[in-house]
Amino acid sequence: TQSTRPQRLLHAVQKNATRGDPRSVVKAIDNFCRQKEWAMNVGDEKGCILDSVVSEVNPVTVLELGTYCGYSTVRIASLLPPRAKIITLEFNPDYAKIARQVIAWAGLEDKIQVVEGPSGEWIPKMKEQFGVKTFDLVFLDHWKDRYLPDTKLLEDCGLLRKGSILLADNVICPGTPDYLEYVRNSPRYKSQYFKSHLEYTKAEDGLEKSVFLG
Ligand SMILES: O=C(NCCCCc1cc2cnccc2s1)c1cc(-c2ccc(F)cc2)cc(O)c1O
Ligand SMILES: [Mg+2]
Repeated sequence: TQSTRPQRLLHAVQKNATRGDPRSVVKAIDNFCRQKEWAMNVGDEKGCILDSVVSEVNPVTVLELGTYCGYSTVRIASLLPPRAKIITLEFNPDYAKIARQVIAWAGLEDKIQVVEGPSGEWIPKMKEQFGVKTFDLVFLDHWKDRYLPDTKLLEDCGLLRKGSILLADNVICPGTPDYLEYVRNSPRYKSQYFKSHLEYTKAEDGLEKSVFLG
């Protein structure tokens, strides 16, 4: 039977990256997506912006919405301090299976918990299921029409604290207009746009970084 794109991406990692070396896993995926097949990873250009925000925040508890093949999960986890953890939600079980193998190849499974299911159901259960108090950093990269409702859900569930950072991918392409309007106009957020390009293309895209003011 035909392989899927995530399976081919995983094979490229296993062929070209060194076990236990997260940077070589990131490089192997970027090369695969540039030379062979486009895939919806945050990519190398936006990935550098992601790295700089993670390094600046130095988060202990991270939530990622949208794992896909684990590219940004590996990028983030490779920059976390020793006891820090990242919970990453993925809706598609086939993607989750691939992501776990990419994460294992990078040797980062101890820092990462891949959780399968819809964000709307899991966010209200974060405290009881995972003992989370609040998130220091949330990376939004899932259904673009869920960014706003899930941000409000995170607020209502008390999962954000004064200074929590929301970093959102794809605010231009595919675009998240209602989310942008909210974080840019709400008195509860201080927002900043990082202009970049859609992964592996020349199309405009960018990341929106928003600080929750409490
Ligand atoms: O759709 C995108 N990402 C979301 C898919 C994950 C679905 C999930 C829902 C869900 C619900 N609950 C929990 C976990 C999850 S994961 C996406 C799409 C493009 C793109 C595609 C074509 C194109 F021409 C131009 C851009 C680029 C990107 O960087 C993306 O991230
Ligand atoms: Mg994205």
